[in-house]
Amino acid sequence: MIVEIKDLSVRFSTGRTALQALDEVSFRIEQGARIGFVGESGSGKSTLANTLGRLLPTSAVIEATTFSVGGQAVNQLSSKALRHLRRDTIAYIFQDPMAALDPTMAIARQMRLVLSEDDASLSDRLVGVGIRDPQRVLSSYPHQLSGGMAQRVTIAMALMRRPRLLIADEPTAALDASLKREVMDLLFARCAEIGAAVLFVSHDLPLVRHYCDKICVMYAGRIVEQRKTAALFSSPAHPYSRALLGAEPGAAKFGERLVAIPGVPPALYEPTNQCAFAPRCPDAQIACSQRRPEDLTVDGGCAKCLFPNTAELREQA
Ligand SMILES: Nc1ncnc2c1ncn2[C@@H]1O[C@H](COP(=O)(O)OP(=O)(O)OP(=O)(O)O)[C@@H](O)[C@H]1O
Repeated sequence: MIVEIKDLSVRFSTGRTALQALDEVSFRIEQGARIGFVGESGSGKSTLANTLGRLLPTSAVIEATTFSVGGQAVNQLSSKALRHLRRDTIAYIFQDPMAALDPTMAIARQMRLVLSEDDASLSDRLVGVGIRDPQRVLSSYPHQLSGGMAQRVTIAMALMRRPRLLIADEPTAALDASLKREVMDLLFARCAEIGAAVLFVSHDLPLVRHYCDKICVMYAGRIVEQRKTAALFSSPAHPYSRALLGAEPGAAKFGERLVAIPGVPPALYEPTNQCAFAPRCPDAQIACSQRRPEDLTVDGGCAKCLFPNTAELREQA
């Protein structure tokens, strides 16, 4: 097991108020597994991704019953141990490769800061991520590269130390549609080669569906459903997952209107004692605004809903 998280909450202090960005999140990632996190903007996906490496501002308060990455209790690590965790166990790829690269240094020098290697080895690494003219790229500065090329470089750099967990937060959001699949194929293939697990954050449901074995659907700082991918897409149990899948552009047939999810997500000032989705839920009943739903087991995972979709879940409720 590379990640084991139980009841993880993150609060940001913002002046006199606090914002509950994550609210008792629990999940696990097996070594080599591929897990996707989806949900509307503000649901907590990036906060979760950043919390795993404790890449949060000092205004963040983290609480958890279990918070383990690579067998280490992340919340109790000294600064030195945390640096080692970030260097040896976890690697990150973010949306904007230009922001991840140092504009003042040539690529070869930046790569050598990750691992000291000769030019031939660095070239091999760039060839491994589909770069055909590695010598030119090694001597280039980031502004001399295209976005797709720069993202290939950040992938090569992220994998240089053979991390056990790669966290990819919208890694292709800034790329042309034609490049997305290519870069994603590369990223997942390289991770499979070194046995790294991937935590993939994305708004792009078809991409997540294609690459991940398991998907966590987030809403208002909670994981409202976590299922094996095929199970989620064939029978989403939570009304929010159903709405999200229905709102996906690919879900509409030609000439049909897209289904938007009515309403807006709640302000996250404190944990709620009701279902946070209840005000927008087409199936909500009185109990939904009186009780906080906990996980119910369902084929291939679990969902937090008092009146879920499948017959199997209704029996437990
Ligand atoms: N440093 C911070 N200080 C205060 N609030 C924050 C901070 N970082 C995130 N938040 C808040 O936490 C909540 C979750 O944000 P987060 O960025 O994790 O969502 P997200 O699902 O990744 O959204 P998106 O898909 O738009 O990236 C939001 O309400 C956001 O405004």
